[in-house]
Amino acid sequence: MASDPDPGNLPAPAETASTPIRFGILGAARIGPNALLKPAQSHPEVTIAAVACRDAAKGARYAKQWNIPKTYAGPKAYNELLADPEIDAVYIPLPNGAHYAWSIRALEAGKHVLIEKPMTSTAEEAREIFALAEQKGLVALEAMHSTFHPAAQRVREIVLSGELGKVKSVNVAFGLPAWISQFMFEKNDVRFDYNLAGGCAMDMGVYPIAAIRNAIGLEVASLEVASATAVPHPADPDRIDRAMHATYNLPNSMTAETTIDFAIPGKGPFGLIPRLPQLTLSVHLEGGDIEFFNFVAPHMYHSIKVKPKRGSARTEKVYRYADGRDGKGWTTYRYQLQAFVDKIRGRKPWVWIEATTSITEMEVVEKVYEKSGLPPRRSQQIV
Ligand SMILES: NC(=O)C1=CN([C@@H]2O[C@H](COP(=O)(O)OP(=O)(O)OC[C@H]3O[C@@H](n4cnc5c(N)ncnc54)[C@H](OP(=O)(O)O)[C@@H]3O)[C@@H](O)[C@H]2O)C=CC1
Ligand SMILES: O=C1OC[C@@H](O)[C@H](O)[C@H]1O
Repeated sequence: MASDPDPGNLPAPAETASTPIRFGILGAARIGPNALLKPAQSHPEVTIAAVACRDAAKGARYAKQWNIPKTYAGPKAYNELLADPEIDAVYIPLPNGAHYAWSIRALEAGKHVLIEKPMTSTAEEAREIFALAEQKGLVALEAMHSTFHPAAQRVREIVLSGELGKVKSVNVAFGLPAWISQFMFEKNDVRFDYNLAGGCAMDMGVYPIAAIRNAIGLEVASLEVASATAVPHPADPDRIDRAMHATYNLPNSMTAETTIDFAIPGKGPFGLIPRLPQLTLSVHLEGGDIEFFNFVAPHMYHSIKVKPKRGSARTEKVYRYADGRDGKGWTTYRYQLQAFVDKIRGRKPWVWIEATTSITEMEVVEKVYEKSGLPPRRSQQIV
Protein backbone atom coordinates (compact mmCIF):
# COMPACT_ATOMS: atom_id res chain seq x y z
CA MET A 1 0.00 0.00 0.00
CA ALA A 2 1.51 3.36 -0.93
CA SER A 3 0.78 6.88 0.21
CA ASP A 4 -0.48 9.70 -2.01
CA PRO A 5 1.93 10.33 -4.88
CA ASP A 6 3.93 13.50 -5.26
CA PRO A 7 2.38 14.94 -8.43
CA GLY A 8 5.63 16.73 -9.26
CA ASN A 9 7.61 13.53 -9.11
CA LEU A 10 6.62 11.83 -12.33
CA PRO A 11 8.78 9.11 -13.86
CA ALA A 12 11.78 10.39 -15.79
CA PRO A 13 11.56 10.09 -19.58
CA ALA A 14 12.60 6.58 -20.53
CA GLU A 15 15.11 5.60 -23.16
CA THR A 16 13.42 4.29 -26.27
CA ALA A 17 13.94 0.59 -27.00
CA SER A 18 15.69 -0.32 -30.23
CA THR A 19 12.48 -1.67 -31.81
CA PRO A 20 9.76 0.50 -30.29
CA ILE A 21 6.10 0.31 -31.15
CA ARG A 22 5.51 3.31 -33.42
CA PHE A 23 2.23 5.05 -32.65
CA GLY A 24 0.23 7.30 -34.89
CA ILE A 25 -2.60 9.49 -33.59
CA LEU A 26 -5.74 10.29 -35.54
CA GLY A 27 -6.68 13.87 -34.62
CA ALA A 28 -4.94 16.48 -32.50
CA ALA A 29 -7.43 15.82 -29.73
CA ARG A 30 -7.38 17.47 -26.30
CA ILE A 31 -7.16 14.11 -24.55
CA GLY A 32 -4.11 12.98 -26.56
CA PRO A 33 -1.44 14.41 -24.21
CA ASN A 34 -2.81 12.83 -21.04
CA ALA A 35 -3.93 9.58 -22.59
CA LEU A 36 -0.90 8.80 -24.72
CA LEU A 37 1.72 11.49 -25.26
CA LYS A 38 2.79 11.89 -21.62
CA PRO A 39 2.56 8.17 -20.75
CA ALA A 40 4.66 7.37 -23.84
CA GLN A 41 7.51 9.48 -22.45
CA SER A 42 8.17 6.93 -19.73
CA HIS A 43 7.53 3.78 -21.76
CA PRO A 44 10.77 2.42 -23.19
CA GLU A 45 8.99 0.47 -25.93
CA VAL A 46 6.85 3.29 -27.30
CA THR A 47 7.56 6.08 -29.68
CA ILE A 48 5.07 8.59 -31.08
CA ALA A 49 5.82 8.63 -34.78
CA ALA A 50 3.05 10.73 -36.33
CA VAL A 51 -0.11 12.73 -35.81
CA ALA A 52 -2.81 13.34 -38.40
CA CYS A 53 -4.87 16.50 -38.21
CA ARG A 54 -7.42 17.92 -40.58
CA ASP A 55 -6.06 21.42 -40.03
CA ALA A 56 -2.40 21.92 -40.99
CA ALA A 57 -1.62 24.78 -38.60
CA LYS A 58 -3.22 23.00 -35.63
CA GLY A 59 -1.41 19.78 -36.49
CA ALA A 60 1.93 21.58 -36.74
CA ARG A 61 1.43 23.23 -33.33
CA TYR A 62 0.52 19.91 -31.73
CA ALA A 63 3.47 18.12 -33.33
CA LYS A 64 5.88 20.85 -32.22
CA GLN A 65 4.58 20.94 -28.67
CA TRP A 66 4.78 17.16 -28.30
CA ASN A 67 7.87 16.57 -30.37
CA ILE A 68 6.10 14.36 -32.92
CA PRO A 69 8.37 13.93 -35.94
CA LYS A 70 5.73 13.47 -38.66
CA THR A 71 2.49 15.34 -39.31
CA TYR A 72 -0.17 14.46 -41.84
CA ALA A 73 -2.55 17.31 -42.58
CA GLY A 74 -5.64 18.06 -44.62
CA PRO A 75 -8.72 16.09 -45.61
CA LYS A 76 -6.74 12.92 -46.44
CA ALA A 77 -4.54 13.11 -43.33
CA TYR A 78 -6.09 10.20 -41.43
CA ASN A 79 -5.93 7.88 -44.46
CA GLU A 80 -2.34 8.93 -45.15
CA LEU A 81 -1.30 8.13 -41.60
CA LEU A 82 -2.93 4.72 -41.86
CA ALA A 83 -1.05 4.04 -45.10
CA ASP A 84 2.29 4.83 -43.42
CA PRO A 85 4.30 1.59 -43.14
CA GLU A 86 6.29 3.14 -40.29
CA ILE A 87 3.26 3.10 -37.97
CA ASP A 88 2.51 -0.04 -35.93
CA ALA A 89 -0.34 1.12 -33.68
CA VAL A 90 -2.97 3.81 -33.94
CA TYR A 91 -4.58 5.76 -31.09
CA ILE A 92 -8.11 6.94 -31.94
CA PRO A 93 -9.27 9.92 -29.84
CA LEU A 94 -11.86 11.06 -32.37
CA PRO A 95 -15.48 11.99 -31.60
CA ASN A 96 -17.41 8.89 -30.55
CA GLY A 97 -19.23 8.53 -33.85
CA ALA A 98 -15.92 8.27 -35.73
CA HIS A 99 -14.36 5.51 -33.57
CA TYR A 100 -15.88 2.59 -35.42
CA ALA A 101 -15.06 3.49 -39.01
CA TRP A 102 -11.49 4.60 -38.29
CA SER A 103 -10.80 1.57 -36.11
CA ILE A 104 -11.92 -0.73 -38.92
CA ARG A 105 -9.80 1.20 -41.39
CA ALA A 106 -6.77 1.09 -39.10
CA LEU A 107 -7.12 -2.66 -38.60
CA GLU A 108 -7.51 -3.18 -42.33
CA ALA A 109 -4.25 -1.26 -42.72
CA GLY A 110 -2.59 -3.73 -40.35
CA LYS A 111 -2.35 -1.48 -37.26
CA HIS A 112 -3.12 -2.30 -33.65
CA VAL A 113 -5.78 0.03 -32.26
CA LEU A 114 -6.23 1.81 -28.95
CA ILE A 115 -9.73 3.25 -29.18
CA GLU A 116 -11.07 5.98 -26.90
CA LYS A 117 -14.11 5.30 -24.77
CA PRO A 118 -16.92 4.76 -25.58
CA MET A 119 -15.45 2.31 -28.04
CA THR A 120 -18.26 2.56 -30.61
CA SER A 121 -21.84 3.72 -30.99
CA THR A 122 -23.30 0.19 -30.82
CA ALA A 123 -22.38 -3.23 -29.49
CA GLU A 124 -22.50 -4.68 -33.00
CA GLU A 125 -19.78 -2.26 -34.12
CA ALA A 126 -17.56 -3.26 -31.19
CA ARG A 127 -18.13 -6.91 -32.10
CA GLU A 128 -17.00 -6.22 -35.68
CA ILE A 129 -13.85 -4.45 -34.52
CA PHE A 130 -12.79 -7.35 -32.30
CA ALA A 131 -13.63 -9.91 -34.97
CA LEU A 132 -11.47 -8.09 -37.51
CA ALA A 133 -8.63 -7.65 -35.00
CA GLU A 134 -8.68 -11.35 -34.28
CA GLN A 135 -8.76 -12.25 -37.94
CA LYS A 136 -5.75 -10.00 -38.58
CA GLY A 137 -3.83 -11.03 -35.47
CA LEU A 138 -3.91 -7.46 -34.15
CA VAL A 139 -4.71 -5.96 -30.75
CA ALA A 140 -7.81 -3.81 -30.20
CA LEU A 141 -8.38 -2.19 -26.83
CA GLU A 142 -11.04 0.14 -25.49
CA ALA A 143 -9.24 2.94 -23.62
CA MET A 144 -11.20 2.48 -20.37
CA HIS A 145 -8.16 3.70 -18.47
CA SER A 146 -9.55 3.70 -14.90
CA THR A 147 -9.81 -0.09 -14.86
CA PHE A 148 -6.05 -0.45 -15.22
CA HIS A 149 -5.19 1.45 -12.03
CA PRO A 150 -4.14 -0.61 -8.99
CA ALA A 151 -6.75 1.17 -6.85
CA ALA A 152 -9.55 -0.19 -9.09
CA GLN A 153 -7.99 -3.63 -8.89
CA ARG A 154 -7.73 -3.34 -5.10
CA VAL A 155 -11.45 -2.55 -4.77
CA ARG A 156 -12.19 -5.61 -6.87
CA GLU A 157 -9.87 -7.69 -4.71
CA ILE A 158 -11.59 -6.60 -1.49
CA VAL A 159 -15.06 -7.29 -2.90
CA LEU A 160 -14.13 -10.66 -4.37
CA SER A 161 -12.19 -11.73 -1.27
CA GLY A 162 -15.51 -12.22 0.51
CA GLU A 163 -14.26 -10.18 3.48
CA LEU A 164 -17.61 -8.36 3.62
CA GLY A 165 -19.75 -11.18 2.27
CA LYS A 166 -22.03 -11.07 -0.74
CA VAL A 167 -22.69 -7.94 -2.79
CA LYS A 168 -26.20 -6.55 -2.43
CA SER A 169 -26.05 -3.37 -4.50
CA VAL A 170 -23.72 -0.88 -6.14
CA ASN A 171 -24.27 2.86 -6.51
CA VAL A 172 -22.15 5.09 -8.68
CA ALA A 173 -22.25 8.85 -9.07
CA PHE A 174 -20.11 10.59 -11.66
CA GLY A 175 -21.06 14.22 -12.03
CA LEU A 176 -19.32 17.43 -12.97
CA PRO A 177 -20.66 20.62 -11.39
CA ALA A 178 -21.75 23.19 -13.97
CA TRP A 179 -19.20 25.72 -12.70
CA ILE A 180 -16.41 23.29 -13.59
CA SER A 181 -17.74 21.80 -16.81
CA GLN A 182 -18.24 25.24 -18.37
CA PHE A 183 -14.42 25.44 -18.47
CA MET A 184 -13.93 21.82 -19.57
CA PHE A 185 -16.27 21.70 -22.52
CA GLU A 186 -16.62 23.91 -25.56
CA LYS A 187 -19.99 25.44 -26.46
CA ASN A 188 -20.25 23.15 -29.48
CA ASP A 189 -18.36 20.31 -27.86
CA VAL A 190 -18.29 16.96 -29.67
CA ARG A 191 -20.04 15.56 -26.58
CA PHE A 192 -23.20 17.57 -27.31
CA ASP A 193 -23.45 16.64 -31.00
CA TYR A 194 -25.88 13.85 -31.82
CA ASN A 195 -24.37 13.40 -35.28
CA LEU A 196 -21.04 12.59 -33.60
CA ALA A 197 -22.72 10.09 -31.23
CA GLY A 198 -22.54 12.47 -28.28
CA GLY A 199 -24.50 12.36 -25.03
CA CYS A 200 -23.71 11.95 -21.37
CA ALA A 201 -24.48 8.22 -21.23
CA MET A 202 -21.97 7.72 -24.04
CA ASP A 203 -19.28 10.04 -22.72
CA MET A 204 -19.50 9.67 -18.94
CA GLY A 205 -21.86 6.71 -18.65
CA VAL A 206 -19.35 4.08 -19.66
CA TYR A 207 -17.20 4.79 -16.59
CA PRO A 208 -19.77 3.70 -13.97
CA ILE A 209 -20.75 0.67 -16.03
CA ALA A 210 -17.12 -0.43 -16.35
CA ALA A 211 -16.40 0.36 -12.69
CA ILE A 212 -19.37 -1.63 -11.39
CA ARG A 213 -18.51 -4.64 -13.49
CA ASN A 214 -14.82 -4.52 -12.57
CA ALA A 215 -15.55 -4.06 -8.86
CA ILE A 216 -17.88 -7.02 -8.56
CA GLY A 217 -16.29 -9.28 -11.17
CA LEU A 218 -19.20 -9.15 -13.59
CA GLU A 219 -17.42 -8.12 -16.75
CA VAL A 220 -18.60 -10.89 -19.03
CA ALA A 221 -22.33 -10.41 -18.54
CA SER A 222 -24.51 -7.61 -19.82
CA LEU A 223 -26.53 -5.70 -17.22
CA GLU A 224 -30.31 -5.67 -17.34
CA VAL A 225 -31.37 -2.03 -17.44
CA ALA A 226 -34.49 -1.66 -15.29
CA SER A 227 -34.99 2.08 -15.80
CA ALA A 228 -33.28 5.08 -17.35
CA THR A 229 -34.27 8.72 -17.08
CA ALA A 230 -32.53 11.43 -19.05
CA VAL A 231 -32.22 15.12 -18.27
CA PRO A 232 -32.14 16.85 -21.67
CA HIS A 233 -29.15 18.90 -22.75
CA PRO A 234 -30.09 22.43 -23.89
CA ALA A 235 -27.94 22.05 -27.04
CA ASP A 236 -30.25 19.32 -28.41
CA PRO A 237 -32.92 18.43 -25.84
CA ASP A 238 -34.64 15.75 -27.92
CA ARG A 239 -31.49 13.74 -28.59
CA ILE A 240 -28.70 14.66 -26.17
CA ASP A 241 -28.72 13.88 -22.45
CA ARG A 242 -27.09 16.30 -20.04
CA ALA A 243 -27.59 13.76 -17.25
CA MET A 244 -28.84 10.19 -16.98
CA HIS A 245 -30.06 8.18 -14.02
CA ALA A 246 -30.31 4.42 -14.53
CA THR A 247 -31.10 1.37 -12.42
CA TYR A 248 -30.05 -2.19 -13.16
CA ASN A 249 -30.95 -5.72 -12.16
CA LEU A 250 -27.91 -7.93 -11.80
CA PRO A 251 -27.59 -11.69 -11.28
CA ASN A 252 -28.20 -13.14 -7.80
CA SER A 253 -30.70 -10.39 -6.88
CA MET A 254 -28.01 -7.70 -6.90
CA THR A 255 -29.00 -4.24 -8.06
CA ALA A 256 -27.12 -1.18 -9.26
CA GLU A 257 -27.78 2.48 -9.83
CA THR A 258 -25.79 5.04 -11.82
CA THR A 259 -26.12 8.81 -11.90
CA ILE A 260 -24.06 10.81 -14.36
CA ASP A 261 -24.17 14.50 -15.18
CA PHE A 262 -22.26 16.81 -17.52
CA ALA A 263 -23.25 19.90 -15.56
CA ILE A 264 -24.80 19.58 -12.09
CA PRO A 265 -26.59 22.87 -11.39
CA GLY A 266 -25.77 24.84 -8.23
CA LYS A 267 -28.04 24.60 -5.18
CA GLY A 268 -30.10 27.17 -3.33
CA PRO A 269 -31.54 30.47 -4.55
CA PHE A 270 -30.72 30.97 -8.27
CA GLY A 271 -28.42 27.94 -8.08
CA LEU A 272 -25.75 30.09 -6.49
CA ILE A 273 -24.38 27.50 -4.09
CA PRO A 274 -21.76 25.52 -6.03
CA ARG A 275 -21.69 21.73 -5.95
CA LEU A 276 -18.71 19.43 -5.63
CA PRO A 277 -17.78 16.87 -8.29
CA GLN A 278 -19.37 13.44 -7.76
CA LEU A 279 -16.91 10.61 -8.21
CA THR A 280 -17.88 7.79 -5.88
CA LEU A 281 -18.47 4.10 -6.40
CA SER A 282 -20.20 2.54 -3.38
CA VAL A 283 -20.52 -1.20 -2.98
CA HIS A 284 -23.01 -2.39 -0.37
CA LEU A 285 -22.33 -5.90 0.88
CA GLU A 286 -23.95 -8.11 3.49
CA GLY A 287 -21.14 -7.38 5.94
CA GLY A 288 -20.55 -3.67 5.26
CA ASP A 289 -19.81 -1.06 2.64
CA ILE A 290 -16.92 0.00 0.45
CA GLU A 291 -16.68 3.58 -0.80
CA PHE A 292 -14.21 4.26 -3.58
CA PHE A 293 -13.79 7.99 -4.07
CA ASN A 294 -12.44 9.05 -7.46
CA PHE A 295 -12.90 5.81 -9.31
CA VAL A 296 -12.41 7.73 -12.59
CA ALA A 297 -8.93 9.20 -12.10
CA PRO A 298 -7.56 7.52 -8.98
CA HIS A 299 -3.99 8.53 -9.80
CA MET A 300 -4.84 12.16 -8.96
CA TYR A 301 -6.22 11.28 -5.53
CA HIS A 302 -8.47 8.56 -4.22
CA SER A 303 -9.61 6.81 -1.08
CA ILE A 304 -11.05 3.35 -0.54
CA LYS A 305 -13.09 3.31 2.67
CA VAL A 306 -13.90 -0.15 3.96
CA LYS A 307 -16.66 -0.01 6.57
CA PRO A 308 -17.53 -3.40 8.08
CA LYS A 309 -20.78 -3.63 10.05
CA ARG A 310 -18.72 -5.28 12.78
CA GLY A 311 -15.17 -4.18 13.54
CA SER A 312 -13.36 -1.02 12.67
CA ALA A 313 -13.33 0.90 9.43
CA ARG A 314 -10.16 1.49 7.43
CA THR A 315 -9.07 3.61 4.52
CA GLU A 316 -6.77 2.31 1.84
CA LYS A 317 -4.90 4.22 -0.87
CA VAL A 318 -3.24 2.17 -3.56
CA TYR A 319 -1.14 4.14 -6.00
CA ARG A 320 1.23 1.33 -6.94
CA TYR A 321 1.47 -2.43 -7.06
CA ALA A 322 3.16 -3.78 -3.95
CA ASP A 323 5.88 -5.59 -5.89
CA GLY A 324 7.09 -2.36 -7.48
CA ARG A 325 6.67 -3.55 -11.06
CA ASP A 326 5.29 -0.12 -12.00
CA GLY A 327 6.68 3.41 -11.71
CA LYS A 328 6.08 6.22 -9.26
CA GLY A 329 3.37 8.65 -10.34
CA TRP A 330 1.93 6.39 -13.05
CA THR A 331 -1.46 7.57 -14.22
CA THR A 332 -4.37 5.36 -15.22
CA TYR A 333 -3.32 6.06 -18.81
CA ARG A 334 0.24 4.91 -18.15
CA TYR A 335 -1.04 1.62 -16.75
CA GLN A 336 -3.30 1.30 -19.78
CA LEU A 337 -0.39 1.87 -22.15
CA GLN A 338 1.61 -0.75 -20.29
CA ALA A 339 -1.18 -3.28 -20.84
CA PHE A 340 -1.64 -2.41 -24.51
CA VAL A 341 2.09 -2.74 -25.23
CA ASP A 342 2.36 -5.97 -23.23
CA LYS A 343 -0.48 -7.46 -25.26
CA ILE A 344 1.10 -6.42 -28.56
CA ARG A 345 4.41 -7.89 -27.44
CA GLY A 346 2.75 -11.18 -26.53
CA ARG A 347 3.25 -10.72 -22.78
CA LYS A 348 0.41 -11.22 -20.29
CA PRO A 349 -0.86 -7.76 -19.27
CA TRP A 350 -1.33 -7.12 -15.54
CA VAL A 351 -4.93 -6.18 -16.27
CA TRP A 352 -6.80 -6.61 -19.54
CA ILE A 353 -10.20 -5.60 -20.86
CA GLU A 354 -11.56 -8.48 -22.92
CA ALA A 355 -13.59 -8.04 -26.09
CA THR A 356 -16.72 -9.37 -24.38
CA THR A 357 -16.44 -6.70 -21.70
CA SER A 358 -16.33 -3.83 -24.17
CA ILE A 359 -19.04 -5.34 -26.37
CA THR A 360 -21.46 -5.89 -23.49
CA GLU A 361 -20.65 -2.44 -22.09
CA MET A 362 -21.93 -0.97 -25.37
CA GLU A 363 -25.01 -3.21 -25.09
CA VAL A 364 -25.74 -1.57 -21.74
CA VAL A 365 -25.32 1.93 -23.18
CA GLU A 366 -27.69 1.04 -26.01
CA LYS A 367 -30.28 -0.28 -23.54
CA VAL A 368 -29.95 2.85 -21.38
CA TYR A 369 -30.77 5.09 -24.35
CA GLU A 370 -33.63 2.82 -25.37
CA LYS A 371 -35.16 2.87 -21.86
CA SER A 372 -34.71 6.63 -21.58
CA GLY A 373 -36.66 7.24 -24.78
CA LEU A 374 -33.77 9.05 -26.45
CA PRO A 375 -32.81 7.90 -29.95
CA PRO A 376 -29.99 5.35 -30.47
CA ARG A 377 -26.49 6.63 -31.21
CA ARG A 378 -25.22 6.13 -34.74
CA SER A 379 -21.71 6.19 -36.18
CA GLN A 380 -20.58 8.46 -38.98
CA GLN A 381 -19.96 7.26 -42.50
CA ILE A 382 -16.48 8.19 -43.65
CA VAL A 383 -15.23 8.60 -47.22
N1 LIG B 1 -9.92 8.64 -21.63
C1 LIG B 1 -10.25 9.85 -21.20
O1 LIG B 1 -9.94 10.24 -20.08
C2 LIG B 1 -10.98 10.76 -22.10
C3 LIG B 1 -11.47 10.29 -23.28
N2 LIG B 1 -12.08 11.13 -24.15
C4 LIG B 1 -12.60 10.59 -25.40
O2 LIG B 1 -11.75 11.02 -26.46
C5 LIG B 1 -12.50 11.38 -27.60
C6 LIG B 1 -12.14 12.80 -27.98
O3 LIG B 1 -12.48 13.68 -26.96
P1 LIG B 1 -11.76 15.10 -26.82
O4 LIG B 1 -10.28 14.94 -26.81
O5 LIG B 1 -12.38 15.80 -25.70
O6 LIG B 1 -12.24 15.77 -28.18
P2 LIG B 1 -11.59 16.91 -29.07
O7 LIG B 1 -12.74 17.68 -29.63
O8 LIG B 1 -10.51 17.64 -28.38
O9 LIG B 1 -10.86 16.07 -30.20
C7 LIG B 1 -11.52 15.32 -31.12
C8 LIG B 1 -10.64 15.27 -32.37
O10 LIG B 1 -11.42 14.62 -33.33
C9 LIG B 1 -11.12 15.14 -34.62
N3 LIG B 1 -12.34 15.20 -35.42
C10 LIG B 1 -12.58 14.45 -36.49
N4 LIG B 1 -13.78 14.70 -36.97
C11 LIG B 1 -14.32 15.64 -36.21
C12 LIG B 1 -15.55 16.34 -36.24
N5 LIG B 1 -16.48 16.10 -37.17
N6 LIG B 1 -15.77 17.26 -35.30
C13 LIG B 1 -14.84 17.51 -34.35
N7 LIG B 1 -13.66 16.87 -34.27
C14 LIG B 1 -13.40 15.95 -35.21
C15 LIG B 1 -10.42 16.46 -34.41
O11 LIG B 1 -9.18 16.21 -34.98
P3 LIG B 1 -8.35 17.19 -35.93
O12 LIG B 1 -7.24 17.54 -35.03
O13 LIG B 1 -8.00 16.34 -37.07
O14 LIG B 1 -9.23 18.35 -36.30
C16 LIG B 1 -10.28 16.63 -32.92
O15 LIG B 1 -8.97 16.96 -32.54
C17 LIG B 1 -13.96 11.11 -27.24
O16 LIG B 1 -14.33 9.86 -27.71
C18 LIG B 1 -13.98 11.11 -25.71
O17 LIG B 1 -14.99 10.27 -25.18
C19 LIG B 1 -12.14 12.47 -23.89
C20 LIG B 1 -11.65 12.99 -22.73
C21 LIG B 1 -11.12 12.16 -21.70
O1 LIG C 1 -12.86 11.49 -17.80
C1 LIG C 1 -13.75 12.09 -18.39
O2 LIG C 1 -14.43 13.07 -17.76
C2 LIG C 1 -15.20 14.00 -18.47
C3 LIG C 1 -15.68 13.48 -19.77
O3 LIG C 1 -16.39 14.41 -20.49
C4 LIG C 1 -14.56 12.85 -20.53
O4 LIG C 1 -14.88 12.54 -21.86
C5 LIG C 1 -14.19 11.69 -19.74
O5 LIG C 1 -13.41 10.75 -20.41
